[in-house]
Amino acid sequence: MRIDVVTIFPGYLAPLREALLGRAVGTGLLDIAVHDLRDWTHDVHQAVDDAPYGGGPGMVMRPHVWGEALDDVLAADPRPARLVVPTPAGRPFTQAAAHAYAAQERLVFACGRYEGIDQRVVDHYAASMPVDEISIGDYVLVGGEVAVLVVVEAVARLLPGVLGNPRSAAEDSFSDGLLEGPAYTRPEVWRGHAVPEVLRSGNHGAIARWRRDRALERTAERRPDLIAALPPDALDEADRAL
Ligand SMILES: COC(=O)c1cc2cc(CO)sc2[nH]1
Repeated sequence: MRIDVVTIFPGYLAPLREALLGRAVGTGLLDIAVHDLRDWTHDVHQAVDDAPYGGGPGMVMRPHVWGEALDDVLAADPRPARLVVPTPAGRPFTQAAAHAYAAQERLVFACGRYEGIDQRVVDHYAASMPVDEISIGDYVLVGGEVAVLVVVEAVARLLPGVLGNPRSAAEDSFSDGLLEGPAYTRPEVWRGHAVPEVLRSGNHGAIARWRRDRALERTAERRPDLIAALPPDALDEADRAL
């Protein structure tokens, strides 16, 4: 997979070169290119924003700079691409979306700043390619860069070979619609807190049941919306008895 990121703060994307993602880039599983939007400005001030039509606070990112940048970035690789634009007004980014993105050959991220990017940029490219305006949560960041870090990590970890242990991607939170339950490791007792007995019993059936019960309890307590969204056949008799 190839990922391009266009931003006025390329340094914000440096974490993509670290650790797990850094190794994926190094082994060729993932190809990441970060581009400075200001490279496509032609004025001495390298202006990328201007006052909003209709008035209002803040500034809006100018369409012509984005158009030149995205035209060049898209032309640099023949693979079909999906344009992803993080914005507080976007559709929620979910684990399902991460799986859908992981199946793409190429993702191009446009990082907005200020009050966002002139809407005509999204409208223009949407006529010739898939364009997603996405949000990573119900809060507002200062720009799209942090959202890109979140999305790239969520997607890259699903790519075969990126994670050391492929099972963990299949068994992580949300894969069965529930939150992960608590996890423990050595020592057996830490500051007077003992690891739940069942986990040391070697009884795999009881362990699986205990883990399912903890996941259901935690999900019901923290994310009742996920319980409500479960398909009718998702809960068995033992689940319902909880
Ligand atoms: C959860 O927040 C986001 O995903 C988010 C993306 C962007 C882009 C901004 C500048 O246009 S502010 C902002 N917030």
